[in-house]
Amino acid sequence: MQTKPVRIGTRGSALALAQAHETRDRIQAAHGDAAPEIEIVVIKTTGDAILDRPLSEAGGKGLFTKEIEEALLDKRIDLAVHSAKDMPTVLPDGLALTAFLPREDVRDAFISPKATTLMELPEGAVVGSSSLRRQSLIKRLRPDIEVVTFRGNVQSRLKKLEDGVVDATLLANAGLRRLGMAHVITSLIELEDFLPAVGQGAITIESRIEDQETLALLAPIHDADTAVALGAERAFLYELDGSCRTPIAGHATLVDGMMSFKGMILKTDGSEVHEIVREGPVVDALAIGSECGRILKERGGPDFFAHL
Ligand SMILES: NCc1[nH]cc(CCC(=O)O)c1CC(=O)O
Repeated sequence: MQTKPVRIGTRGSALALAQAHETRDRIQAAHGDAAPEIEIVVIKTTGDAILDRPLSEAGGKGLFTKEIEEALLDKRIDLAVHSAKDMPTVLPDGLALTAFLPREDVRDAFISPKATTLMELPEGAVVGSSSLRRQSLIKRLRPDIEVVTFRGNVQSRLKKLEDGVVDATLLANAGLRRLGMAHVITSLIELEDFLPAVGQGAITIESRIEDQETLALLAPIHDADTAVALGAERAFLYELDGSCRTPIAGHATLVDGMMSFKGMILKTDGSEVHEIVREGPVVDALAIGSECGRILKERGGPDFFAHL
């Protein structure tokens, strides 16, 4: 039993808080009577302060993590809860992703008052999204659709849909579910049409590598399958030099000791797509992810993302 409270660092957004609360609840449930007292520490990040332009222009990954990682390194917090999707592939020295919670559904959700699915939207419809991956995948399926930059929380996006500013928007099913907002979803987009972002649907915990006490606290809430899948996806992203600024999709699934990996790189206008599918034993997960990344990098050529 620890005597001082464990401090969980998180951003202050509704989704970040929901994820921090889920982590706290899982730690408490796993440790029962031996569970420590847990404090939630809200940390404002550079990304939270930038509301007026697309994050892809403001510098991409790391914008939501820097201040939180500083707090970890300074020992102002013991662990940080993140959406795995938002985590850079390279972390500061001394820190690591030391636990993954069981992954939620990885699909993207389609939200629209005008149509039941993306394919049924009228010709020339306007879809709001600032994710370059979603933008590229939409253009690939529906070149006639206009994609406009669209940020902000779920409420403000729904308002824009209601006001007719856009005809539809796309959000991660996992995030909506965690917010208790699954009822706003019009339909879920099947994986064959729309590959998720690396890490989508997974919550990860970052902590100091040498902090054994925190590692022991996290061990019983860690999900090994999610960690393996995320390891492959992140190895893939690392090879491609991926960030929020690059339209890259990747998804690993595990069945009976085998892993299936599917990865994709796209041009934002949907005009060029390279896709790879590989299967292999789970023990080779990282090697498979890296290899897929190297192959797509080779296929795309050195200037593939030069248009960004
Ligand atoms: N980049 C923002 C972000 N980071 C994680 C999620 C959703 C939850 C998840 O994918 O795990 C979202 C919002 C969205 O894409 O709709």
